[in-house]
Amino acid sequence: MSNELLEDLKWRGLLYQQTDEEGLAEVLEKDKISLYCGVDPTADSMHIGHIVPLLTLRRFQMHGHRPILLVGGATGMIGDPSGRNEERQLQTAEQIDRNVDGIKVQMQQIFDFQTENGAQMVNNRDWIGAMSVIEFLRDFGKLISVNYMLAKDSVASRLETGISFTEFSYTLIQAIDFNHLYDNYNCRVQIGGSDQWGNITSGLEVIRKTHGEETKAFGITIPLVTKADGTKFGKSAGGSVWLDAKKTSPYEFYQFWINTSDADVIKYLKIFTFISREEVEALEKTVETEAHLRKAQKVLAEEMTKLIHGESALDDAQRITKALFSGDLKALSASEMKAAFKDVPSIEMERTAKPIVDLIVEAGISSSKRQAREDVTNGAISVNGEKVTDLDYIIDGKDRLEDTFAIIRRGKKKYHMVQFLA
Ligand SMILES: N[C@@H](Cc1ccc(O)cc1)C(=O)O
Repeated sequence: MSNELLEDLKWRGLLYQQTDEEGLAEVLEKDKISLYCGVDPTADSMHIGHIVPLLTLRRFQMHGHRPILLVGGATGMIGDPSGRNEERQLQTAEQIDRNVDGIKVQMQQIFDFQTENGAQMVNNRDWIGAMSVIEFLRDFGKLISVNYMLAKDSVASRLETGISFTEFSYTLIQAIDFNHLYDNYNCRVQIGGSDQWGNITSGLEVIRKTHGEETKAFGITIPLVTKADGTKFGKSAGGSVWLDAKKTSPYEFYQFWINTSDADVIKYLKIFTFISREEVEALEKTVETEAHLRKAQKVLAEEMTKLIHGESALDDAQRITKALFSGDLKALSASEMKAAFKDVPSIEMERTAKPIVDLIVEAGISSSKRQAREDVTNGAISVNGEKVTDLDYIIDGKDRLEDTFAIIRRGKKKYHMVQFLA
């Protein structure tokens, strides 16, 4: 049996492992179901790696199914060993509470909660936190053998280097979650990243043991997003690409996507956006015939920035991009300039009125005084977007930005930030 939604997921490259492909197709043809994905509060924000399974959940929602978003207030206290070769550092309960709050807000931005099949948010602290040790060991510990747990990748790969009993137990806790949601939310499917296969199948094992072999629950994992050049996906110069605008500004976020290579852009449009197959295929043609226009990258960056930060943040990001491209910085506010130039070389200086030539030598922008004079007279230097050709030009805080910082450009593209100390 084929199912439109599953076919679409397959075409998008979103299916990695599945427990019972046929069985799931059959269920989805007949019923509207509930399904879940969990995120542990390891930080106060999600990064773009987290959103792939979540966006997949949203694709289910768009087909009438109901997403359950689980925040791991309990599992975050334990630490998932999956995909890690070292024991995790425990976080304090207060930190985890803060992280839970941050992640909830971001989930609210991605999902629709109001409609008939609106998303539901749950925290496993609500049932795991209330469970006694005796209940845990008698009601669930008996269902799963240590041998079974030792065979999980997440455990087997750590037997040499060591794994605490705490992290060893993790898979059983996530299994209890699936069983709990199966019982109380009629949840039939769990989705996760490829490293979650072991935890998802533990859940199916517990559900089978408590409900009988005939129970219809399913697991799906999603492939790790890769880059054609072999480097790790989801990193920019400053590290992870976060959803939190305070950690990764909407401008940087937009830049991250717009810089996607031609070799990756179509794959990412399929994985990350909701644009239709026809549109993706049309964009694929543009990559083949007019790659220099970067139409596919623009659509990707627009869709993603709009989804995570909203329309007006997208407008701002595009305005900054345009201003930088044309070199006309006058359209930008001081805070936009700061965001736009966050990654350019920056130097701190005393705030004393100084001729331009001295300043650019001191800041290391021109290599010598002679070079600096040449640069200025040749029109190679601009301050906050204004070309400066006068050798006697004094930077003295008259310009609107110079009391805190100045953006100095040498040549076409080399930007520097000079931050004036108060
Ligand atoms: N273990 C998952 C998060 C998770 C937690 C609890 C669950 O029930 C499901 C998923 C992860 O680290 O990505």
